[in-house]
Amino acid sequence: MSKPVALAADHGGYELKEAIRKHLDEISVAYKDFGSYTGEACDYPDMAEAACRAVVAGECDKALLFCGTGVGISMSANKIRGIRACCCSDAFSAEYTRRHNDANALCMGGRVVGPGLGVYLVDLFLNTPFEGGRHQRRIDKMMALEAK
Ligand SMILES: O=C[C@H](O)[C@H](O)[C@H](O)COP(=O)(O)O
Repeated sequence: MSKPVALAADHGGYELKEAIRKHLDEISVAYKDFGSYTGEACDYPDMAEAACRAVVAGECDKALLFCGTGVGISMSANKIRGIRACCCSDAFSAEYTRRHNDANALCMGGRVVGPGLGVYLVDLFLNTPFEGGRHQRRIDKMMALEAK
């Protein structure tokens, strides 16, 4: 059985997270929801951390993260060692951040991306494999930056 996907959002991304959560239920993709559970105001670095740590620890496969723009939560996620987060609002980026960057976190803005596009981007992200090859060398260099 595959590992669950980690979900997290601040208040700006709460409604989009809920739309994605319902979609994952419909397509029988397992997830672990790290909140927010209410949509009340909270801070995106706090929301990013638990979900990203679950990915790095190997408890979850990838993270789907949401804030108002997708930017703050992606910046926060990328501070966590082992996370390669991409803030996306277009299909090409969502696909190629998997193919070329082996991204393990997709970030979207609830004030930017509607639920229909959000579902489409999540499906692309979750179903696109990493191509490896020359891209692995670049990822190795990218991850080495964390150790400097
Ligand atoms: O990048 C940051 C996110 O978009 C936040 O969701 C946003 O800054 C929250 O703004 P506010 O506190 O005005 O709802």
